[in-house]
Amino acid sequence: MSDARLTLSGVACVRGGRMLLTGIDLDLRAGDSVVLRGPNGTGKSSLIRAVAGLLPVYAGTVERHGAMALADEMLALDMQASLAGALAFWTKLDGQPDDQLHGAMAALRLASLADVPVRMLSTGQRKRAVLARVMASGAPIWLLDEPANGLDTLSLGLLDKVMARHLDQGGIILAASHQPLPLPRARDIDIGLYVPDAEADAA
Ligand SMILES: Nc1ncnc2c1ncn2[C@@H]1O[C@H](COP(=O)(O)OP(=O)(O)OP(=O)(O)O)[C@@H](O)[C@H]1O
Repeated sequence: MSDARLTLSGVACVRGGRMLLTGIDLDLRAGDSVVLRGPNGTGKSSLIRAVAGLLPVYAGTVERHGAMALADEMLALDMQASLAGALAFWTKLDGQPDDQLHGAMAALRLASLADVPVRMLSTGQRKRAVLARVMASGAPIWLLDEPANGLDTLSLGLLDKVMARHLDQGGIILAASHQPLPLPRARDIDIGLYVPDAEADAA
């Protein structure tokens, strides 16, 4: 993962015909992390989705070296399948060995829930399941939208550990969070600084 890199140059995001953000420059290398902060509706999730390639970038460029994995409010797991089955679907698609998934499930204390249908998982358990999907993907670049939402104290500690390990292994984390995230070397970015004037609607 040591050659992972994520570079945003002059990125602007438009949604619903409105310019949300302009002029975002970021350069993250192996071991780097950034936490996007700012009021509701400023465009943190939109920026993360744009970096993930799920929204078009209105201006500027996003360049990366290394695969990306996204954890946001979308569960992206088969609700009818068992937790282990639903996660295994993604691990196989990502071309990762079973051990990788077992390790992720253990790290996020999900092993005892392996046979439980995804639809029966609690909010916090689902959040941990999404994080396990990201962890098991083997992708060096993690895009985490509000990863701490719904997690209890124990689970926050697990999140802390898996993120720290990922960065120690040369991964990159771009997160958006209203809550403090336990990333000691993270750079906090106030996304409100990149919001153009209210009148500056996209053409
Ligand atoms: N599909 C859409 N079409 C048009 N506008 C949208 C769409 N989705 C979101 N928006 C708008 O884009 C703006 C930014 O939303 P976004 O979810 O990126 O904000 P956020 O900073 O992540 O907010 P929060 O802190 O509440 O999670 C909001 O004004 C929202 O209403």
